[in-house]
Amino acid sequence: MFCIVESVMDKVGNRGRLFFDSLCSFQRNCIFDVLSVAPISNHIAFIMDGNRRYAKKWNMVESAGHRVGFLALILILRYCYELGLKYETVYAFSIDNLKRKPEEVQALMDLMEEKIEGLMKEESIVNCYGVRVHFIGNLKFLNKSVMVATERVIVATANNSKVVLSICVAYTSTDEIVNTIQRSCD
Ligand SMILES: CC(C)=CCC/C(C)=C/CC/C(C)=C/COP(=O)(O)OP(=O)(O)O
Repeated sequence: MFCIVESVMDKVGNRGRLFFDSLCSFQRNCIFDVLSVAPISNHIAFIMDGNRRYAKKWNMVESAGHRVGFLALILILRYCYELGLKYETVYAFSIDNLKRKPEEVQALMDLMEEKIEGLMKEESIVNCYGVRVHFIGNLKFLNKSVMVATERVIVATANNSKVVLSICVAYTSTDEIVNTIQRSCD
């Protein structure tokens, strides 16, 4: 989708781009008007999926597919915030994902570090929409630098109160069950 839009944009130039932007904005307003009529849910969760299939389809490397997946996530989160949804949960990276090829795991760790750090920037959606960020999962499975970035974002957004974004990283139900039993035995 992004590839098609970009190649069309290259051909139509600035005026075409302006027209396309207005069309998207009009379409988005129509969708928002329709959705706003009904009660809006309080909590929505997203499972990230299809990044590698997307990369394969467009002849890209896997890590590029994950980058596009992150962009799509930010786009949909922005819509959620504009619609007034208070809680969003993202299932981003499970413990099972650690079994993937080392290069892919490393690329994902690098991407997570970059994007989590990016959430603290002035212009990020976190600051634009007053988002408090939580991380759910066994963070000790992450690379040290990613873990440090998660801790920094939690502190940096602790006073934001409009929206709560929970990012699930390094999670699986079996790990959660084992941890819970261990803690209840301690
Ligand atoms: C801070 C933050 C939220 C970062 C997100 C990083 C990121 C893009 C994580 C997604 C990783 C993942 C396993 C996606 C699922 O697609 P897949 O690889 O399973 O694709 P497939 O279904 O085509 O195999």
